[in-house]
Amino acid sequence: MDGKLVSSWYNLHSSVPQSYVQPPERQPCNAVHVLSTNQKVPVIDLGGHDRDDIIRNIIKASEEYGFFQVVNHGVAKELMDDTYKIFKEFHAMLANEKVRESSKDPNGSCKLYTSCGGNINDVAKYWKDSLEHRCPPSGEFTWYWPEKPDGYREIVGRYTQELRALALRILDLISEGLELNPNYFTGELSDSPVVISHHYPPCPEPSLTLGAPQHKDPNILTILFQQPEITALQILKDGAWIPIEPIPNAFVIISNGRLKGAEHRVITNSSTSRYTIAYFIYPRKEAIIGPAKPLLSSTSPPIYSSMEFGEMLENLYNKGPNFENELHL
Ligand SMILES: O=C(O)CCC(=O)C(=O)O
Ligand SMILES: [Fe+2]
Repeated sequence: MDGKLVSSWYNLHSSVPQSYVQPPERQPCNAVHVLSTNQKVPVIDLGGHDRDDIIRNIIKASEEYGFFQVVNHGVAKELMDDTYKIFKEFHAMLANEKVRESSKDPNGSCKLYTSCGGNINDVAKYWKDSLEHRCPPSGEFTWYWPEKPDGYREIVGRYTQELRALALRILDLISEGLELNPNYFTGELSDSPVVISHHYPPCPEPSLTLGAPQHKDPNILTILFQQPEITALQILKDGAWIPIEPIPNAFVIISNGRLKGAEHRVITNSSTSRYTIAYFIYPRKEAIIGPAKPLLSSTSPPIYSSMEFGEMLENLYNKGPNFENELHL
C-alpha cells in the first residue's frame, strides 16, 4: 500500500498537513466556480409504471446533468444497510488488518489505498482511503476479497449481484432511449465491474482540502450509495457546483457518452466520517470503446476516435483528464 491511511492519523492533527492543502483555485470555496444550492439533480422513480416516461426522464437527466438519483430501484434496504455496515466495519479495523485483508492478490485485483492511489498528476493529496476490488458476475476474484469483517464476502457478493442487475436495467432503459439494440451494453462492455468503498475521515480544515478531485468517471455507468445526512458530493454544471443531497436509500447514477460525463468532486467536513460505496460498470480491457455505430451517419459523424478500453484507461492515468482532448477527431 502506498502512503499511510488517512484514518490512521487524522485525529492526531488540528490542522491539515501541507501535502493535503489544495492550490487556492481548487479549494472548495474558491471564486472560480460558485456554489449553487438552489439547483437539484433529477430524481427518477424506477418503480413507476410508465416505462416510456422513465426512459424520457433518464435520457433528459443524462443529457442535461450526466447525473440523477433513483428511488424505488428494487434493491432491498436491509441489503444496503448491511453492505454499508460491513464496509464501515472494514475501515474501522486496525491498519495492518486492513492491509492484510486487501492484499491477497499479487496482481492487485483487490487493493487498499489512500488519496487517489499513485496518480502522478495530483498536485496535492486527497482526504480519503479506499478499498477497491473487481466483482465480475462470474464470481472470479472473490477468493481475493477480504474475509474480515465476518460475512464480508457473502454480503458484498449479494450487493454487487443486485447492483449489476440494477445497472443492466438502467443501461437497458438508456439503450432504448437512444434507439440502440436492447443488448447493446451486455457482454464485454459491462462484464468487468469494480466496487470501491470510500472512507472520508473528519478533516480539521475542510476549506483547504478535497476528499476527491474534480473528475469524470472513465467507465460506462456508476451507481453510488452515499451515506445519508452528509452532503459532500458536488457536480459541476454551467460553471457552478451543485451539491448532491443524499436521499435515504436512493442511488446516485453517473453516466457517460453522448449523455454527459459529469465533472464531480467531494468535499470534506470537520465532524463526521463519511462512507460511500461506488459500483462501476467497466468494459473489458480489450473491448473497443468508441461512438456507438448505430448512432453514426453522414450527418452525425463520430467526434471521438475508438480504442481499446485498457489503452484508454492507461492513457488517462498517465496523461490525466486532458487526454480526452486527444480523443477528439
Ligand atoms: O464518494 C463520493 O461521493 C464520490 C466518489 C466518486 O466520485 C468515485 O468513486 O468516482
Ligand atoms: Fe467519480
